[in-house]
Amino acid sequence: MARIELQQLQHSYLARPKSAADYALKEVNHTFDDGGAYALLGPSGCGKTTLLSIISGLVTPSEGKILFNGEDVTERSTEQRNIAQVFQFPVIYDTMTVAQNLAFPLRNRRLPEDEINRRVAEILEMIGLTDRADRRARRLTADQKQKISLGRGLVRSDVNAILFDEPLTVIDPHMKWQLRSQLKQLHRRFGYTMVYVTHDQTEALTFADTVVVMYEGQIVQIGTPSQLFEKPRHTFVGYFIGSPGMNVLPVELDGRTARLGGSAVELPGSIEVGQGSTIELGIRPEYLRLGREGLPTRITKIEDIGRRKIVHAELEGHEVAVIVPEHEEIPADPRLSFDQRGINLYADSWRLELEP
Ligand SMILES: Nc1ncnc2c1ncn2[C@@H]1O[C@H](COP(=O)(O)OP(=O)(O)OP(=O)(O)O)[C@@H](O)[C@H]1O
Repeated sequence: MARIELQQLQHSYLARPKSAADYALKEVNHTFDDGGAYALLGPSGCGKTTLLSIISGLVTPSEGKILFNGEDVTERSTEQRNIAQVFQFPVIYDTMTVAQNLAFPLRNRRLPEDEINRRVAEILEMIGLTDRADRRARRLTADQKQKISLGRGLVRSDVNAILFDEPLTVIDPHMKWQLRSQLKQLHRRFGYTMVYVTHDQTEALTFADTVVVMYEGQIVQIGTPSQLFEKPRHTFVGYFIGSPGMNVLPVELDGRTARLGGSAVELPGSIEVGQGSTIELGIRPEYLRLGREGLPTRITKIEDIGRRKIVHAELEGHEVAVIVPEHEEIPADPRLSFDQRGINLYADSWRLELEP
């Protein structure tokens, strides 16, 4: 497996890009550690597939370099890079059996037959197709075919990295969960370098140790699931991760106080910010409390989602979401308080580090 370094990568699909908007990928510098499990997470069109294709060698970046274990591979083909890939839709040989499909990448490499049989049996078990090993792939469902694709991606142990591009899209929800956990186990057992593209936060947060969040061609944060939750570096990360996402309120700073209309929120610290920046306070619905103390508010909607409720309330003309445990009472004349541990401040969408 390999350490993968991205150095000052940029990519535009246009021959003569003129402005930043012409770039599908703005400057990216990042190292994927050898043996790490990473997710590239972001909305449609943010550049995830472009970045993955640059790693695999399907796309040559307009600018910058890509290194595997310190060696420049920017001009090398996918095959020369020795990468396994699993795409959104099945890529298999219809006329071969399930087992032959899995064995194919190993036979190509001329592995001993007993080792091939052992690896194929292991993967068949993992994808739950042992009893269909000798069936022609053509006769399987789309879901089963995609499992073969996944298996083919995992069957070789000598690759530099395994890249997944939304591989579970066609898999049914129950199996999705199962395959995701198996991928994670496999990662723990064999220490593959894995990069997994998805726009689904649950998929990213359960699969990866490190999540790379992308937005409009840029990496906006790289972190563990808990870092992304507690300290979103950009307001986009706050919105995109969490259900519902972080509340973001326009405020004015006054020392250790943030002013929102006539309401004041005490901050966990202070900071000097230059004139002209747009300042926002971010707080996740989990860190707001509805009770008898705090700022006057008005409830607009309550959604009951099992063990907790999502309460929508209005504060100084802005809508906020509050998570309330199922059995907690909401007073008739509720007030809203902010848990300081959950307060983040932003200038022009980027997080500020407060001085305690
Ligand atoms: N082959 C191409 N030619 C021209 N533009 C492209 C090409 N591939 C992608 N783009 C553009 O580059 C931008 C990033 O696309 P990319 O497919 O990398 O995003 P993504 O995050 O993977 O989105 P999705 O989840 O929808 O695949 C988009 O604006 C897209 O329209």
